[in-house]
Amino acid sequence: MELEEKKPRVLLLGSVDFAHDAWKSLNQLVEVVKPAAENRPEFIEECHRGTFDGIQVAYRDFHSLRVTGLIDQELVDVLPCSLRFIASCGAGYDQLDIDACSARNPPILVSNTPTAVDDATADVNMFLILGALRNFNTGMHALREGKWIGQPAPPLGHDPRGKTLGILGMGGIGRNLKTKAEAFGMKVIYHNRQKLSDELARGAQYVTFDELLSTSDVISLNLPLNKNTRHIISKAEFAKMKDGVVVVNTARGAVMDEAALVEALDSGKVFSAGLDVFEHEPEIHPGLIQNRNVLLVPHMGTWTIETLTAMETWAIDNVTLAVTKGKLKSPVPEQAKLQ
Ligand SMILES: O=CC(=O)O
Repeated sequence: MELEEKKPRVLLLGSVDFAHDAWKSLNQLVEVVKPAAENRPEFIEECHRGTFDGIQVAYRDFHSLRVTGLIDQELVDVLPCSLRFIASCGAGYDQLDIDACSARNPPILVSNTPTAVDDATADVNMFLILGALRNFNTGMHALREGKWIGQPAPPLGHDPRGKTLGILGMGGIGRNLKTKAEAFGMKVIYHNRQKLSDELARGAQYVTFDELLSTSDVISLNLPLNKNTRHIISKAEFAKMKDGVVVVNTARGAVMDEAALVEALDSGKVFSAGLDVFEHEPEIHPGLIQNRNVLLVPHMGTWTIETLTAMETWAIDNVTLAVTKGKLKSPVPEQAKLQ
C-alpha cells in the first residue's frame, strides 16, 4: 500500500475573502490550519499547547490583529520553532516586530504586498487632497443636517492647480500619487531618506525635510510607520509649515502626533486635513471628529474588490513560494539580506 505524502501545513491568521482561485490552488498543495483562539491569551495558549508545531509558513492579514495582537517579541517567543515564514497581506507591516523576527534562530522571514496597494491608496489620497483643499466636509455635513451649505457658509476652498504638494516618503504610493496630483496641476516635491533616481523621481524635486515642511501647500504622508518615523510630524514640525497648510495621511496614523494635529487645526495653522488612518484605530481623537474641516475616512485606502483580490493573491504567492522553494517573492526590505 502506498503511503500518502503528508501535505505541508499553513497557519491561517485571518481570512482569504477574495482571491478564490489562488487560494484553491494553494489548498491543493497544503493543509490549512486555523487557530481556534478568539483572542491573544487563547492564541498564546494554543501555541504553548503545540497546536501549530511543525508549521513552517503562516498567512496573516491586518484584521488577525484582533485575535493575535501584534506579532511582537512575546508572540515571536511562543510561535512554533518550525515557523520560518510569515506572508503578511498588506503593504504596511508595522503590526510585526521585524527585529524580533530577524533575531530568532533561524529567523522568521516576513513578506508584505507592495505595489498591489498603490493605485487604490493613491486614489484615496487624491480624494482626501481634493476634499480637504475644497473644504467639502463642512458642506457635506451641513447638507445632512438639513442646512444646505451651512450657516455661516464654510470658508471658500482652494484649487489644486498651481499648489505645491510635498510628498513625505515617495515610495510606490507616493509616486502613483505624484502622477495623479500632476493631472490636477499640482507641482510635486518630495523628501525621502535618500534621493530617488531620476527614472523614479520623474521630475519631482528632491528637498530636505525642513524645506518640504516650509514650502508645501499640501503635505501628504506616505511613509511607513517604524521606530524612526513614529510622530515624525509633531508640534515642532507643524510650527515650520506654511500658515493654512493642508495635511493628508493615508500611511499610518502614528507617523503624526494626532494631538499636535488637533492643536494645529484649532489654531488655524492647518486649514484642513484629510485622514484615512488614525493613531489609535478604531478610536479617533475627539478633536478630529468635532472639527468640520477634517475629512475622515475609516482606513479604506485599499477597500476595493480589485485591490483586495490583488493583495491576497500576492500574499498567497508568497506562501506558495515559501512552501515550494523555501523563499519569499517580496521579503520586507529590512530582511532582504536574510533570504
Ligand atoms: O493599510 C493598508 C496596507 O498597509 O496595505
